[in-house]
Amino acid sequence: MNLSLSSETFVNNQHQNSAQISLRHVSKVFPGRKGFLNNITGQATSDYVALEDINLDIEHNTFVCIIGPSGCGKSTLLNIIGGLSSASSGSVTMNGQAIEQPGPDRGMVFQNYALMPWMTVEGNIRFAVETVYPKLSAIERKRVVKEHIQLVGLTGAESKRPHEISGGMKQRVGIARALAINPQILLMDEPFGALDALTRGFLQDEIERIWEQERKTAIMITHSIEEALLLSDRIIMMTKGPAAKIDEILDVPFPRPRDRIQVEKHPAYLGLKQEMEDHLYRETRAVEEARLGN
Ligand SMILES: Nc1ncnc2c1ncn2[C@@H]1O[C@H](COP(=O)(O)OP(=O)(O)OP(=O)(O)O)[C@@H](O)[C@H]1O
Repeated sequence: MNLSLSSETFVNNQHQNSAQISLRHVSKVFPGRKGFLNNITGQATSDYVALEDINLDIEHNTFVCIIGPSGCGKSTLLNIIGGLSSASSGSVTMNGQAIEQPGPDRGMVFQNYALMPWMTVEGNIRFAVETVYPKLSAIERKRVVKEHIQLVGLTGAESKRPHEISGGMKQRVGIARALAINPQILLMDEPFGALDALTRGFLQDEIERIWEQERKTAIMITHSIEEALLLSDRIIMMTKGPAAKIDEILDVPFPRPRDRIQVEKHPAYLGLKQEMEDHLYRETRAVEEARLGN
C-alpha cells in the first residue's frame, strides 16, 4: 500500500484557496559576503541557496511534521511561515493573505524554550497574553493564564522561575505561552530536541492530548521518525541542501485519538517507518558524499 503523494500531486489535489498555508515556488537564498567586506576580512562567500521551488499546501486543523537531513532548511522553511524570515522569491500566504512578518495568529515554540529568565512560569505566559491582548481585563487575563497552566500540567509551579524547573517543564511553559495567545497555527522547531528520551515521550503524549483538545493547525520540525508518526496527519520529507526541495509528503492514516502502542500496531506503521528511514538514510548519505567530494 503506497500512502505517499508527490508534492506536485499533493498541491494539485488541493481545492483552490482551501489551504490555510500556501507556499508557491518559494526559494530562499542567503547572500554571501562580498565587496568591501571581502577586502577587509579576506573571506568572501558565495550566495547559499537554502530552499528552491517549494510548493506546499497545509490544510486547516492538520498536524504536519517536517523531517529531513540536518541542515537541509527545515528551520528556514518554518521561519518563513512564521514571518521571522522572508522568502527570496515565490509567495507565502495564510488564509490567502501574504505573510510578511510574525503575528499572533502564529504561535512559536523553540527548542531552547526562549523564556524570560527573570519571570516566573505565570509571568512568562501572562507577558505574552498582555502583549497580544493589551485591552483584556485583569480577570479575563488571569483566567486565560490559569487555563493554559492547567492545560500543560503546570499547576503548582506558577511562581517558579525557569532556572528552578526541568527542561520538560520549561517546554510546557513554551507550549502554554504559544497557545495562550490563541493562535490559528502552532509552529514548533524541534520542541523536544533538548529533552531526555523519557521526558520527550511524556511531552509527545501531552502534545497529542492537547492537540486532540485544541485541534489547531500544527507544523513541527523533528528528527524523530517515531515522533512524526505518532503526531502527524502528514509528514513532509525534505531533500538535502543546498537547494532543498520537498521530496515526498506522506499521509499518516492512524485513527485519532492516538496511543503509541496502538499506532505501532497499525498495519501501515512499519511500511511508513521504513519509507522514512530509507529517505533519511539516502539524503544523509548524499550529504556525506558531497562533503567528501565524491
Ligand atoms: N542566516 C543565514 N545565513 C547564511 N546561511 C544560513 C542562514 N541561516 C541558515 N543558513 C544555512 O541554510 C541551511 C539551512 O539551515 P536550517 O537551519 O534551515 O537547516 P535545518 O534543516 O533546520 O538544520 P538542523 O536540522 O541542523 O536544525 C544551512 O546550510 C545553514 O547553514
